Amino acid sequence: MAQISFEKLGQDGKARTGVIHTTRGDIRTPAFMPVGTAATVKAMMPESVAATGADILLGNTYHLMLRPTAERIARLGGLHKFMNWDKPILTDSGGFQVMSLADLRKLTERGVTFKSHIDGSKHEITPERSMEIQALLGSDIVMCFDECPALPADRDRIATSMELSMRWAKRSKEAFGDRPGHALFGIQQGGLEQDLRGQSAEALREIGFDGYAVGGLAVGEGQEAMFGCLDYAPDQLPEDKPRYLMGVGKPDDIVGAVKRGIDMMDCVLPSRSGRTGQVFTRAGVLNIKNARHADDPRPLDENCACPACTKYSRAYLHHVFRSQEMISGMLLTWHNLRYFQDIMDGMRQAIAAGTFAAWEQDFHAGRAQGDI
Ligand SMILES: CNc1nc2cc3nc(NC)[nH]c3cc2c(=O)[nH]1
Ligand SMILES: [Zn+2]
Repeated sequence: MAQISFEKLGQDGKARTGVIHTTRGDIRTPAFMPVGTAATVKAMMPESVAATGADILLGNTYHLMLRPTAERIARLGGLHKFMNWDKPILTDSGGFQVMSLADLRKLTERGVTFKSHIDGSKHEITPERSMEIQALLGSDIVMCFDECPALPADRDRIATSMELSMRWAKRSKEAFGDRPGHALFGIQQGGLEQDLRGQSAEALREIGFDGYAVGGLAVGEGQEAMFGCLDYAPDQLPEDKPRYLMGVGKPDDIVGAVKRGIDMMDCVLPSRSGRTGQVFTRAGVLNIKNARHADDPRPLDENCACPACTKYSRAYLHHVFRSQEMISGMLLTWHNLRYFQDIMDGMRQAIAAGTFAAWEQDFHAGRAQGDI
């Protein structure tokens, strides 16, 4: 039985739209996944996350294994029950965050050992342990344990890392076993090297996964290099399975990725930046901290239906941000997440109607450069 099924509803150029059917519900694609790092999308109630239009959210293995531990979440009924989110959850496999957050990391063929950034305790993640943690959490979509090399890196380093990740992908698949109703996604590596990316795609196809992620990007290469890689990498992956670009991105990154055949994305940007006062709107980006908003009675974005835009003025949002009131993070996060979901909804409709090019032109036309 297929763990998940991907139903394509339309295509316009390379851009696709469809539905991923899972046992916990449908995911409309292209999909944006809010990041729920420590079993919460920061400053949001789960009901509010659902109200923004999100069909799925992402949980972080690294954070949850350290605190409160995957075993405790399993004892309490799993991550969905624990965080009161009954729709699909995708969990990452931990490797990327170990390399960016933990101390004293040691990487070997077996896996990664490290010291917790919270209390200095020693831990190890291997492909097998990562699969065990994600099974304890009970996520619907599980990610292979991989290694994401920091860019820039020379070709040899990229090749060696990619080959290790492919061996870990095989071990992940073997450890994942056969879990009806749960999907396992492979992660393509290979940096910005088209031939290495092709080798990685072939290795993953050989092992066989329910979906395929484009990994190793959004690590400082810049949008032009990322798009250059996305001009070929998604096409190297099976076209009948979901393609997930990890860690992306700004609104224009997201649009450019969907245009090149990506179906799913995740990024902390809308939630993290909301807490710093950065607001994404149809007209571009603004920072509510700026004094020029102090007397402005207008909404953040007059075309947005979120609570921040329908019930509050920029002046109010400026005030509560400056006063460091909790409602500031709540309203700005809600708005940013809603705006990101509205972009996805707009693209899904445009791809289905065959008007993606016009939609993309309109998307870019409305955006001023710099603060608005
Ligand atoms: C869990 N494995 C895994 N996560 C990732 C998360 C990322 N997040 C970004 N930018 C924010 N790039 C990423 C790449 C990977 C990647 O190559 N592998
Ligand atoms: Zn809004």
